[in-house]
Amino acid sequence: MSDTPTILKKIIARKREEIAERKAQVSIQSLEQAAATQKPTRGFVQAIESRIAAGQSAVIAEIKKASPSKGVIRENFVPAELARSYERGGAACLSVLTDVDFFQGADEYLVQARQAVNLPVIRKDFLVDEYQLLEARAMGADCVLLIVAALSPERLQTLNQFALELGLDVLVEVHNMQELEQALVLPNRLIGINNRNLHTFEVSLDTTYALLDSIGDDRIVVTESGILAPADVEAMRARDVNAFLVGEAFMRRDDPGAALAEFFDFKV
Ligand SMILES: O=C(O)c1ccccc1NCC(=O)[C@H](O)[C@H](O)COP(=O)(O)O
Repeated sequence: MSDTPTILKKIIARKREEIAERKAQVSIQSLEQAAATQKPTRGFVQAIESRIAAGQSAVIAEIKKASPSKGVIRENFVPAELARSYERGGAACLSVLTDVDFFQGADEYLVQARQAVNLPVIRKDFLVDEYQLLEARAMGADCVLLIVAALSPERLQTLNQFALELGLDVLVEVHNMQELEQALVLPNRLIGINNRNLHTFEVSLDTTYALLDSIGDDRIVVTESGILAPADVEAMRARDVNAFLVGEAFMRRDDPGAALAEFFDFKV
């Protein structure tokens, strides 16, 4: 990362403080015990693969109260109800933001959402330490996000390996060609392309279009952020992008699951 202060750097700096605070409260040993007592994960990658194999879009529907770019997105925020709505609407998986300071998320939201449905769930957070991966497994997450822009190549490899050893799936997220090259060193099936520049907040679907041709058929591309209308879905599908991570556009609707079904033309 360059020296210019950006939102991503601010988030990561705060995240490191938060990790130190959490380590002082809950020991690694007790997290390991909690992780060991969790049931096997629900199969995040598998849920996406089976939708795509059936010729459908695979939608990762996000539970997101607020964001640094938009402030509060949804006032009426009950994670279990939102999860059930998304399941009814045809989501393949859920994404739950657990970051407290910038997204008004909570670990408890992930637990509540997952308990309410049968869908696999990703812990959406800024993960830079093994401790957070143990937390993710201990709270019941099925998948974690690793953001290439937030990690050195060595740390990316180490954290990816550790997550896989814990039984978690990993969505590895990129924004540009340099990051994509690092991501493709990993054996992971899912490559997330985030259309939101995490340094400037600018959103452009061209980010996905620009990287697509450099990704082989052995991977599944998940286009993330800025899917705002059914036309965006159509444009992606026309380029053979079949996996989507969508938050704000659904969260702003009274019934997020109905919005999902409408965007993807799912019969519910
Ligand atoms: O959403 C933000 O403002 C944001 C700012 C800085 C870093 C990350 C941010 N969002 C995380 C995400 O990647 C999105 O929540 C996710 O892709 C869904 O995006 P959207 O459909 O645009 O809500």
